[in-house]
Amino acid sequence: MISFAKHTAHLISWIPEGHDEVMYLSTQAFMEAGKPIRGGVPICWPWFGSLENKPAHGFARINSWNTISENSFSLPEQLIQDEWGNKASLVFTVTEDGNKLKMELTTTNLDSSEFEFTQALHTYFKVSDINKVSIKGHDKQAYYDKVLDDNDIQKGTLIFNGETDRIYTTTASSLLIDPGLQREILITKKGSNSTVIWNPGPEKSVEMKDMPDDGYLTMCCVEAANTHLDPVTLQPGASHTIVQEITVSKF
Ligand SMILES: O=P(O)(O)OC[C@H]1O[C@H](O)[C@H](O)[C@@H](O)[C@@H]1O
Repeated sequence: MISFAKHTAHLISWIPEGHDEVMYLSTQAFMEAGKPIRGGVPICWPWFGSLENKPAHGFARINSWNTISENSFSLPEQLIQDEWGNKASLVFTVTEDGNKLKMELTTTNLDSSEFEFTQALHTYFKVSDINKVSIKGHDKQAYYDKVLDDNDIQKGTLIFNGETDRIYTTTASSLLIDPGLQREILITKKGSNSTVIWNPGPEKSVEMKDMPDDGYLTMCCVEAANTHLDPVTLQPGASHTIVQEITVSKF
């Protein structure tokens, strides 16, 4: 079963039949218009990260969307033009199939000149204990470490040891292994050459008003993205779709 926050395309819960909740949603999340929701799948668009005097991660995650059908939404085109200055359409569609969830975000250039954008499906996964989970799939891949402001290469399996904020340059899948919840989550994607892996760690968790002090212990983000390292350029009339597919298995 999938649930969305009211008037938005923000998925806040996914409970596949026979499984437990897959998404993390902070017990202190702000569930009000104009504020981002700490959990589920915020849609970062048309920029990922911060821009001076603009909302962090873009305006798509803090505005109302139109409903196309039960699991499909569009961001009003007038809002896009007013907030961004470019003519574009943005459609988000979610499909559930047993233990699989597919999320697709399509941007179409309705303008007469090309534009560039960045984005992320900023998925928050619920985990048993951040100190016990691991992520496979990124061995030997290059990443930008935002915490250290440095570039590095992943060695083996990723384990969390304090604040983690990395952009892996990759099209590969990630496998989140959670011994406490006895499940594996396979995260595959298309149309994305950046995978962002984020956990705020204890200090940042205390600083965030919309997360309990120990909130970092039970969440981790694995985000299909196009960041500043792989922005998308769209010609007039062209479309781009970023897809993130999640498969949950018990062990
Ligand atoms: O607090 P937010 O604006 O929701 O951002 C939460 C996080 O999003 C991404 O994962 C970024 O890589 C992080 O640097 C950022 O802290």
